[in-house]
Formats: sequence, structure tokens, C-alpha cells
Amino acid sequence: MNVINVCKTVKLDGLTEAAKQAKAVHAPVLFSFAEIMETEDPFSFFAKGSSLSSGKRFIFGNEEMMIAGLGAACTFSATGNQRFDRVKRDWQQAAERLVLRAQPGAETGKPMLVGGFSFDPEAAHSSLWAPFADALFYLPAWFLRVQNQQVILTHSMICRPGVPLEQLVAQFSREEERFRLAKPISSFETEKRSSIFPLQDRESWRELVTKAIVQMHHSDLRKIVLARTLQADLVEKPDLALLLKRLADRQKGSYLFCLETPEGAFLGATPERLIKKQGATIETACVAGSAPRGDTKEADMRLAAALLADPKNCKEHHYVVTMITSELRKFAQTVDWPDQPQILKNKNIQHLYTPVHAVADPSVSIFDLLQTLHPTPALGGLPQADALNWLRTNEAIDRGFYGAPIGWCDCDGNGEFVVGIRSALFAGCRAVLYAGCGVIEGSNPDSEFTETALKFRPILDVLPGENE
Ligand SMILES: C=C(O[C@@H]1C=C(C(=O)O)C=C[C@H]1O)C(=O)O
Repeated sequence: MNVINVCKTVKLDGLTEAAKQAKAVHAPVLFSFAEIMETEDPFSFFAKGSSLSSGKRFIFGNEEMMIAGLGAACTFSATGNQRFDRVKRDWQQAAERLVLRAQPGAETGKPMLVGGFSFDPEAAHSSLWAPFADALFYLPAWFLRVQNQQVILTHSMICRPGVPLEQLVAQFSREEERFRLAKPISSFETEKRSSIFPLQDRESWRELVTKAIVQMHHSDLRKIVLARTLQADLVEKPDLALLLKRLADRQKGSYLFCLETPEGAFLGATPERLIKKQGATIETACVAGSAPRGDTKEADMRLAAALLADPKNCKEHHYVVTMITSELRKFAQTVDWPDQPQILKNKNIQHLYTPVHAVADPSVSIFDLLQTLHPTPALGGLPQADALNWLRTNEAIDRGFYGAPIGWCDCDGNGEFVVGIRSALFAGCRAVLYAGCGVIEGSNPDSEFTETALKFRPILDVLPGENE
């Protein structure tokens, strides 16, 4: 038998098993088939999805691993404070009912759940972010994983109880045919510049920062992370695949992410990992305290040295390290981190950075870790609940998924989430860009304004018409 026939037999066997299980448990069962691809670039794959995915695409990763998803075999969304538990429960249930078949060598190509959470379910929500709810996750119909020079493609489909096997086989083959024939909807890149303007003026920013500082002086609040937004009106609807490729090329060392809904896409290039869990190992990072990059190597090093020695930035950073490590101790047997922060350099900015390594029972859920840590004082403030309350009353923007966890989780409970900063929400010809910074008692509103301006750069630099 040749490879094609072997695959056909394996798929038929898998679908038969999934149909049988669905009938036995009276519930939908997920069937996935994984195969090795000779070559497939995640950006071309993502682009191909424009004609195939009904506006549900995802891309995530860095130099180590890139994943991309097209379409959704199923979608999980949730609102309110129970969102972490809801997603955890729904995913556990779905992952328990999985029939995986693979071409020899592609057995690791299990499907993954991809998506993210909103910053604060209790904050006022605008219609802008409505399609994202407070949690939005896809189990991609087509899922590509590029890691260690291996490319695995996983095709997933839900098998509902009572659907005849022939129908399931026909649907699976039809989807394969559509995928084989899919071509990117090509769009031209316009040379025309977008028009960009702030949604809050400088004066209202000054007032907000000053108000936060006064509040800290009269309460137990130690740190509040404030954000502001820019609006970009684009001449045409942007080609997201092109934009993402450009972002990845420019922001090496950051995590690229994009979560698309039929109404809009949230994307960015963030330097900040929130949680990576692999078996018993948990890696997280404290990223807080910022300085510009220098024009020369010497100037850059001077700025880094000044950042490492700056009491205000060190204090801001220290709050994050203390919160993350003490919360992790509730879950982990060991939590280790270096005494002194290091420097994390991005293209436009450098940060104080402390990597944290912990070991916990492998059964600890990544969703429980996210619920406990989010938002860390790098994105919310300290104490967490007071900072959130203050932001709900005083910050007049809907953060949506900005500053919140976005990433993936596999069926074995491993996963990785970053915080969605250096980011924007694209809807039609409009983009809203987000940037924030930690404010403590000694902060200066104008310096914080300048810092946020640097944090808009990753997105501003890849907008159509802004090509270098
Ligand atoms: C809030 C943002 O960045 C966060 C705030 C930082 C700071 O205050 O120094 C640094 C990195 C991030 O944790 C953002 O980029 O929007």
C-alpha cells in the first residue's frame, strides 16, 4: 500500500472510532489527524486561511516555535469572573474525548486550544471588543506547528453522536479538498499613509497620572499601570498576514500573536511571557521598568546601566518579582530567580527582566496559574484588587484583550501564555493601538507619556504606508 492509501485507512479507522465513541457517550468526540509537511511557512499558511477560515485565525510564537490555526472545529468563549474555570472545564472535557491518528512520525501533532482572555471582566465593556467576550478560544480546524525544523499539520473535526460514518468521512474529505485548493486572497499594500491620532490628549494623560499618584499617597496602593490609545485610520483593510510577517521580522526576540474573529483581529509583538508550563516545569518572567534604546552601542549600554541603577524603575520591578514569586509558591515546590534583574532588549525599548523558574506537580492547571497571576503588577498594579478597582473608575478606555493572557494549551495541560502588549485591535480600516506604563509615587507624567510613545512603535512601524 502506498502512503496515501495508508493515510486513508488510518483516517477511516480513526473516524470509525470517533463515531463509535460519540454514540457510546452521547456527546461530541473530537477527531484529529496529524501529518508531517515537507515545508510550510506559518505566514503563508495564515494567508491561505483568508479564504478558508471564516475569519477565525490564530498565530503565535517566536524563534523557538510557531503555531498557527485556521478555522475552528470548536470555539469556547466565556464571560465574567468564572472564565478561567469555564475554559479549563470545557477544554478538559473536549481533550478527554479525543481520537488522534497520525502519519508515522507525526504522533506529537496533538491539537491545541488557542486564544486568550480579556484584561478585566468587571470593567466597562465597549462594543469594540464584544466579539472577544472575556475569553475566546479556538480548537483550530487546521493547525500548523513549526518546531525543531519539523512541520506538523493537524486537521480536526467534531464528530457528533448520531451522524452516520459515511457523512463524517465525506465531511472530512471535503474539508481536506477545500484546504488543498485554498489560496490567499491577495490584497495590495497601499503606499498611502494611515492617519494616526491619540484618543486621549496629553493633558488628560497628565491629569490621570497625577490622580493616580495622589491616590497612592493617600492609600495602600503602591503601583498602578495606566494605558492610553491611538487610533489609526487606514486607507484600506490591511493584509494581516503581511503585517504579521513584517512585525515578526522587525521584532525579533518578541512573541508574535494574532487572534482573529470575523469582526476584528487583536495582534502584537510582546516581550513578556506570563507562563510557560511543560510537565512539572513552570517558567515565567518579570518584565517591568523601561528605558529607550541608544543610537550607538555605548549609548545603549549607558542607558541599560542607568536603568539597572534607577531606584524608581527597580522599585516598580521589585513589586512584580515579589508578587509573582509569592503567588507561585502557593503552587510550586521550588521557585528560583536571580537576585538582580537583567536587561531585556527589544528593538525600540529595553526593560528590567527577571526570569523565574518553578517546579510544581504536573497536575497543576495552567488556567489556575493564569487566574492567580493575571494581572501581575506589570500590567495591573499593586495590590492587584485595589489597582483594578481604581482603573475601573478612572481609566476611560476599554482594554479588551490588551495586557491580558494570550497563548495556547495542549491536551496534556502544557501551554504558554504571554501578555498581549505592544498590540492593537484591527477592525475593518481602523486600528486601535494600546500602550501603558507602571506609575508609582515618584513617577513623572511626561516621562511616562514618552515611554508609552515608544511602546506604540512596534505596531506603528508596520502599518501600511509606514514601511522603512
Ligand atoms: C504596559 C506595558 O508594558 C509593561 C510595563 C512596563 C513598564 O512600566 O516599565 C514594562 C513592560 C511591561 O510589563 C505596555 O507595553 O503597554
